[in-house]
Amino acid sequence: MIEVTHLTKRFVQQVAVDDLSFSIAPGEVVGFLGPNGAGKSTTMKMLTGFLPPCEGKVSICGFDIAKQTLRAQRLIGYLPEGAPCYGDMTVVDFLTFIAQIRGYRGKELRQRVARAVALVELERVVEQNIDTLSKGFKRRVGLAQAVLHDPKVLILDEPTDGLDPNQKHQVRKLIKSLAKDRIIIISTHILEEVSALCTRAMVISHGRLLVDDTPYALQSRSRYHQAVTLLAEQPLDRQLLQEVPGVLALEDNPLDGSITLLAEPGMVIFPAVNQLIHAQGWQVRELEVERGRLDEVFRSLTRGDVA
Ligand SMILES: Nc1ncnc2c1ncn2[C@@H]1O[C@H](COP(=O)(O)OP(=O)(O)OP(=O)(O)O)[C@@H](O)[C@H]1O
Repeated sequence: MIEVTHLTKRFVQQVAVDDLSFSIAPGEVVGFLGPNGAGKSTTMKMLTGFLPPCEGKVSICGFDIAKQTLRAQRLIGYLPEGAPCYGDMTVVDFLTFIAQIRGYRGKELRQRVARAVALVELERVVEQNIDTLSKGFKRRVGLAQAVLHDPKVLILDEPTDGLDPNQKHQVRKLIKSLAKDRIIIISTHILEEVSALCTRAMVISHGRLLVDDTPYALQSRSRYHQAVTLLAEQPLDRQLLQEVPGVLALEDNPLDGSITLLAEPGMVIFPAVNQLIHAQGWQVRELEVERGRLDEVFRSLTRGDVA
């Protein structure tokens, strides 16, 4: 369990984290969302004991990060933002060094390094200096050191930043596979990552917690929740579409010529739209119902409008 109470960090010029309180249970994958400068990294640094808070308390599985720092940190794997330090070390030397710091020796050390290398697919660069790696590989070295000791809590600051689509997919798969019985916190700017990975989303802005809910609940705040998009072979009778019970408005999508029907809040319009299509004999090539658009919800939340 992670328990955070009244966590606050003030820098000279501003309050970066402003009275955050929350708790996270094992099995939860929490996505920290927020615009640049919202306070995500500062929060993560305080959760991991790398930055002391001005006020508030963090407890990691019962250990106070300020007073029982080492015991708490043993339970945490942390991927900070940016690239790992020690750029003049090879990947294998760096991971061996981290494993030694974590207290492993001999066969177990070698096994742990080999397992971490395999988990994030670093085999072909193990003998290369970290400085000479691409951004994506540097990120993966950071991930490897975070999972090396099989921690109960994983705190990952933008884990897929700089990765190509294949690597992103692979890292998401890895995070999912690690989720059972662990606590995972990731910060990300990639909203699809939140719906693909997270069981819970926390939106932070100006250091304050704006929303703490499931990704699905966040999506359902979107004006596109339950919207139906259809792409037809022929022009459709817009009047008939507009008259379907529960349809709020029609939106044209000029890029592909499709039409999106927005639903009134709380209404499900898909069955009625489908019925109309059949009754009219329209040739519809694509028909899609949406859960909602996280990017739109994110924008309206963090711009100060209430979604
Ligand atoms: N060491 C520091 N000294 C002074 N101000 C800082 C320091 N670290 C962070 N800040 C400020 O605190 C605020 C929060 O920064 P933080 O890095 O936590 O945001 P973030 O949500 O992680 O942003 P991003 O998405 O860009 O990574 C920012 O305005 C930043 O400039």
